[in-house]
Amino acid sequence: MTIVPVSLGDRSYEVSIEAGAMAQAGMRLAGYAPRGRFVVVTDENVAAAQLPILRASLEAAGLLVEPIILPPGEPTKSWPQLEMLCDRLLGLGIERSDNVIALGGGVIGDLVGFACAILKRGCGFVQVPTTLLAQVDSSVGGKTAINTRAGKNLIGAFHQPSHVLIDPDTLDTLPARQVAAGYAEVAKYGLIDDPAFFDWCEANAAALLAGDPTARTHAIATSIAAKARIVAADERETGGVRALLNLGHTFGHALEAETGFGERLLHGEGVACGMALAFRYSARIGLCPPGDAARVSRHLAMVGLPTTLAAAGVDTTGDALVAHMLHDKKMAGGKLPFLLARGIGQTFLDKNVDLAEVARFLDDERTGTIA
Ligand SMILES: NC(=O)c1ccc[n+]([C@@H]2O[C@H](COP(=O)([O-])OP(=O)(O)OC[C@H]3O[C@@H](n4cnc5c(N)ncnc54)[C@H](O)[C@@H]3O)[C@@H](O)[C@H]2O)c1
Ligand SMILES: O=C(O)C(=O)C[C@@H](O)[C@H](O)[C@H](O)COP(=O)(O)O
Ligand SMILES: [Zn+2]
Repeated sequence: MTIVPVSLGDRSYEVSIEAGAMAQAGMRLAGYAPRGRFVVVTDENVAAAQLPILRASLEAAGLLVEPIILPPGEPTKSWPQLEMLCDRLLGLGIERSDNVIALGGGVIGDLVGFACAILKRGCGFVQVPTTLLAQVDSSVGGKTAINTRAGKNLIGAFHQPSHVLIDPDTLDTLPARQVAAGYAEVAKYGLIDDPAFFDWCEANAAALLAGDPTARTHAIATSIAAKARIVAADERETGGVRALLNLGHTFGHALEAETGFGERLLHGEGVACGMALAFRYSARIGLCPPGDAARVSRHLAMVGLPTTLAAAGVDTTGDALVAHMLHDKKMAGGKLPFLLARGIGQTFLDKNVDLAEVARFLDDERTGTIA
């Protein structure tokens, strides 16, 4: 088993990574159920693919399971589902000392985490992530949220889990498109500040996506260690360090908004396209070698991820995309700090980006003025 500590003072916790861990979850998680029971929240797909293993393991450990099963997909991160979930949890008599289990991808993790942040002003939760995206990113760090009409993750809270239990074998049942989408957040860590890890990604992405166990464990452990380090340095994204994890997200969230937050463009797909755009924009304004930007797009496209507006299914003006960006939580004093790059592994927060120039860049991308 690999253990990655997340050091946050009295909110510290461990991430445990072990193939086959789901069948041992009862034993591993027993300490997080002070009243001898768990409530598991999951979605319909995960309930079919993974809940039986978790349930059997919890029941064998004598931990009563109350599953709450929600519809799958991004629209579940919504006010109506949040209200329904809070009412169900209150109906089950949830106490602050309880730990709700969030079994699923980032949608379930973000929604359940937020419900637990506000229920009785904060009750515990354990993340049991079952997508690659959730295993390398969303289950760790305590960002929880729902979407609103105005945009992505605009209602939320920082609320850390008590534990994160990762069983890479759960990815065996995850559809290939979802695995590829999660891979965007893996490559992100290399692009942020670890060029050697990006080299590893280029050499091992095919094996990782094909389900090679060694590649999976390496990708998950490296990603989580990077995220834990960044989150420990700047838990609430106030110091300019955690914002690095937003690489590709200002573009990506605008693309998600434009495509309606759903199956047309998955979060990881939006992030992939957003990272390619961030590198190409950085090259256009002379910050980044064009060869690095081309290398990023080539790699992401090679694993089947969209790297152009056309591939993301977006055909709208630069101004319309920039209008979505104005809801970005990084906005400060009417300005939008942007994650740009001086090269692979050299991402930084630029506080002086000209949004009119970004809009012109996006128009040129859309009309094919830029190769
Ligand atoms: N909090 C954070 O730090 C953070 C970080 C990154 C992304 N996110 C959020 O995460 C969300 C995306 O998460 P996601 O990509 O995991 O999507 P998701 O939760 O929608 O899961 C993807 C799909 O796979 C299914 N699924 C999950 N696990 C499965 C399994 N093992 N077998 C079969 N099917 C399975 C789900 O039912 C769903 O249909 C977005 O809302 C994004 O904003 C949050
Ligand atoms: O944990 C973080 O910090 C991240 O930015 C991780 C991102 O991958 C994730 O999508 C996050 O939810 C985006 O944050 P937001 O603050 O832009 O909503
Ligand atoms: Zn993300």
